[in-house]
Amino acid sequence: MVCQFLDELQDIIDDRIKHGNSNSYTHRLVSGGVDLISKKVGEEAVEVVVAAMRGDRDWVVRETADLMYHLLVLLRFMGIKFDDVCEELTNRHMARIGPNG
Ligand SMILES: N=c1c2ncn([C@@H]3O[C@H](COP(=O)(O)OP(=O)(O)OP(=O)(O)O)[C@@H](O)[C@H]3O)c2ncn1[C@@H]1O[C@H](COP(=O)(O)O)[C@@H](O)[C@H]1O
Repeated sequence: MVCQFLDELQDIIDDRIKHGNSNSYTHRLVSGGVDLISKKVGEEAVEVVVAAMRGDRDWVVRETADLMYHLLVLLRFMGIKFDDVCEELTNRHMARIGPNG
């Protein structure tokens, strides 16, 4: 189990993309399209790097949560599920270890 809440968060994001109002940060974010969402993903990734280079574990956790959320919004906006990413990682692993493990 990586994060049980991830599935639920994807569903909430889907709902906000379709039915959100101005109170929803997600809805405001997706109204800026792929350019704005991608810009935010880039910013949050840089913030993870800065926090890591300062050696601040708690800060890294908070910035990684920001990054994961924005990444999920980007994926769902493009019709991609986190399961698709998981499948890609699994395929890479299987290709590396070969059929006999
Ligand atoms: N997990 C998150 C989440 N993480 C980070 N953020 C927002 O991402 C933004 C982070 O951007 P910055 O750090 O640059 O701060 P900012 O200056 O306020 O951002 P900008 O206005 O410049 O974009 C903040 O506004 C955070 O509130 C999130 N917004 C929403 N969620 C979840 O998404 C779901 C739907 O939320 P709503 O769309 O708000 O209903 C709920 O489960 C929320 O908990």
